[in-house]
Amino acid sequence: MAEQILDVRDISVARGDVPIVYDVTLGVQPEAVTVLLGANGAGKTTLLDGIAGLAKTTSGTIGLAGQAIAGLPTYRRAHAGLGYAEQARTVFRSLTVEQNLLVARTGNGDLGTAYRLFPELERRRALGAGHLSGGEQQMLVLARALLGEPKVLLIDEMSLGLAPVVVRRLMSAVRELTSLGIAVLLVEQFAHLALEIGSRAYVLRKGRVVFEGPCADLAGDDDLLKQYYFGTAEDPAEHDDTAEKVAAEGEAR
Ligand SMILES: Nc1ncnc2c1ncn2[C@@H]1O[C@H](COP(=O)(O)OP(=O)(O)OP(=O)(O)O)[C@@H](O)[C@H]1O
Repeated sequence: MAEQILDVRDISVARGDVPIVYDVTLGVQPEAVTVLLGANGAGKTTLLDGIAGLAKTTSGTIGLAGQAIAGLPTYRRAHAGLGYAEQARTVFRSLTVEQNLLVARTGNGDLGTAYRLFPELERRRALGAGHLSGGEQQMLVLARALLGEPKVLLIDEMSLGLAPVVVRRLMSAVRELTSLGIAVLLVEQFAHLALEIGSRAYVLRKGRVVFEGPCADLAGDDDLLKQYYFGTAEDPAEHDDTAEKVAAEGEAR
């Protein structure tokens, strides 16, 4: 496998004293999108929180561009180059779009780059961010993350509540992030769209990696995906709407 810019080895993550993620090994390659999939409750957010230092890792190592970061507080992981667009992350609604970007800028972060990626935001630069649509707010979240100049960006379910056409737009922006030199670890319920832009995929079930391989191996195969999400025989007690979402998304394509 190619060199990895984010090298997660055997990490276990707990919420309080409750173990949620077990012995996960995962690699993110430079300038590529790595996709992390799994049913609701599989532990995806917990894993990202563990990598970012927002949840307690009880074992394992995390390397970011060769630097060991597992023992560092969250802000130092950010300084080392780890960006995190958290699930349901919001913008400063009372500030304008441009003020939101200025507040997020570190070092040499260039607003021009953010506006080239999202011309929608440039057109609304003087507008209060609270007046943006849901999709535009998510663009602003990504643009703010970009201005933190991350080497690796963790993105957690940016499509929550958005229409598929908007999600497609966001996905193409995520792909462009990689051409700016940013590696992405993408958690996404719209699995097909994520697999279209990703190179490598991982599927998490009950806190463990049950699939690792090229996105192409999962793309277009709903049955295989469901099998990895739920196991060969789905346990009705664990049922959630993810399978329907995968199927509905397939039909909508
Ligand atoms: N703060 C917490 N304290 C205790 N348990 C938690 C906490 N947060 C999440 N959990 C539990 O951890 C498990 C994994 O949740 P997590 O949010 O990481 O999953 P996920 O794969 O991101 O799911 P979703 O797609 O619903 O966000 C779930 O069973 C959840 O109930």
